[in-house]
Amino acid sequence: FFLSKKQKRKPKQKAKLPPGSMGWPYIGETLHLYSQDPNDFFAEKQKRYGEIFKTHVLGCPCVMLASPEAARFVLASHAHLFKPTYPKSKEKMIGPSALFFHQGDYHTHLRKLVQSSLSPEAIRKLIPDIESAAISALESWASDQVINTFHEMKKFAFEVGILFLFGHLDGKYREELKENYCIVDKGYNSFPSNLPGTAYNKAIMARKRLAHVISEIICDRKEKRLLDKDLLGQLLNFKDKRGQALAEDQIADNIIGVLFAAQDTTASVLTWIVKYLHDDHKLLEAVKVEQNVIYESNEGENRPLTWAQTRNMPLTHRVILESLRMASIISFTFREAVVDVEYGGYLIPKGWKVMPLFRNIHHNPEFFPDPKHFDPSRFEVAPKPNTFVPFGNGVHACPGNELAKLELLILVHHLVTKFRYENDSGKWWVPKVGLSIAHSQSLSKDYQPSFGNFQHPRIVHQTEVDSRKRNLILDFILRTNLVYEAL
Ligand code: HEM
Repeated sequence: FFLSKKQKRKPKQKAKLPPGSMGWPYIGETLHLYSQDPNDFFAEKQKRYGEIFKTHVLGCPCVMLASPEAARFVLASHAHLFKPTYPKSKEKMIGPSALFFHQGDYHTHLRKLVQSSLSPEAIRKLIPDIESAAISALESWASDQVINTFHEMKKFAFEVGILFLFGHLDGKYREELKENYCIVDKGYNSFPSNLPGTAYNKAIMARKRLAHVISEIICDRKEKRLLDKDLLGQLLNFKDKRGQALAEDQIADNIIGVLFAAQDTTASVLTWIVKYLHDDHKLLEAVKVEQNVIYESNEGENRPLTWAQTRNMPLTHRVILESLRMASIISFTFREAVVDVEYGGYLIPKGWKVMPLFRNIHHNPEFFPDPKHFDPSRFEVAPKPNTFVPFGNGVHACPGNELAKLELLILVHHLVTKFRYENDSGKWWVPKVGLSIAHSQSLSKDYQPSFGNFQHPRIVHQTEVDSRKRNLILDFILRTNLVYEAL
């Protein structure tokens, strides 16, 4: 009797760790990951170990999850067991009060504010201004010089970001924000050294100046008693249950954080769209037909695009969805287990990083047949639940997804109605990434009297070679310094 009672009390056996390799002591598999195409790294792992496997990268033990159910478990249904995790140096650069570093009440409050400034009612009012930003971006490319698509798209996405954050902003503030934000952007992924003159140090100084500019904008707004509905207005009007308003640094951190979340992502997808349209002539022609009907009904640019028109661009919309799937520019995200968690019979130990692999899900032939083929028609039927997650899932899912899609639709509308692609076999040098581009193309603007005689604007395209590198940068956006910090 005694023995059997004891047996009954025996604690449940602890689940085992997922399969996988932890690589070398300390550096783990970081070099392995960095020395090859990250897609191959993840695909190879998934093939070898299945949809849940462990590894050790960037100084941390990790569990990687490649199934839609597992990603949903971490990001949505059991999100309270996993917290967002970022390197300290990145938190310092963006601002520690930015919403995406947080969990719980503070995050919920801020997220509501961000979401309400991104509601359909709010973003539809931005259409005319987004349109002017798109037109002036395109006009600025219409000179006979080589430009870098990604850099140009970043400028456009920055302008839209400013609109959504501040509404119509005084030119002086806009320039100050642009100048300092560029320095922050440049130093963002650099070694976090505070030695004067280093890119990181310059970025930290520029970050301080950004906070100062935002503080001046706030002062100005308070003086003029403006109650705008843009994000700054929402942040200024907020009061918690105890009637407490947000502090100025909390406001600045969130403004900079949202701008950061909005710019590279949107610009990267736009760059990919330019490439995918170039690669499929028939598709490009069909998109042109769809957009030309709208362009003509608006008598060119005489009448602005309407919200209803942007809701009725089915093919262009599918091109956007397929580009988001194919490029999967946010290939994965990071969380950290706050307690020991059991999932699918495996243990995810407390403190381990957890990475839902969006790209693997988007490139799984079970959900997206022939996944390497760019085929917008696959979106004529809605994807299975949780299999299409370019904007994430659950409590931290992207609140800017509708604004992002609106920007993409508007830019593509003006791009295909006013420019044509021309093949160009030349090789171009892109200084930023220091890679020679094996394949490029130019866009040539159709004759438009109002644009003068700029006939052959060229767009140097980020193609397979450097976009691979750029994807890496995006993948490790906010994370790269984990290595430095850990070592
Ligand atoms: C095509 C463009 C975009 C893509 C692919 C994208 C993707 C994502 C993804 C995957 C997340 C979730 C990250 C995670 O769970 O760790 C996210 C979060 C976020 N995104 Fe986006 N995003 C885009 C554009 C935008 C824009 C235009 C804005 C703002 C106007 C924005 C603001 C945010 C914010 C504030 C968060 C954090 C939300 C939170 O933590 O609650 N994003 N985005």
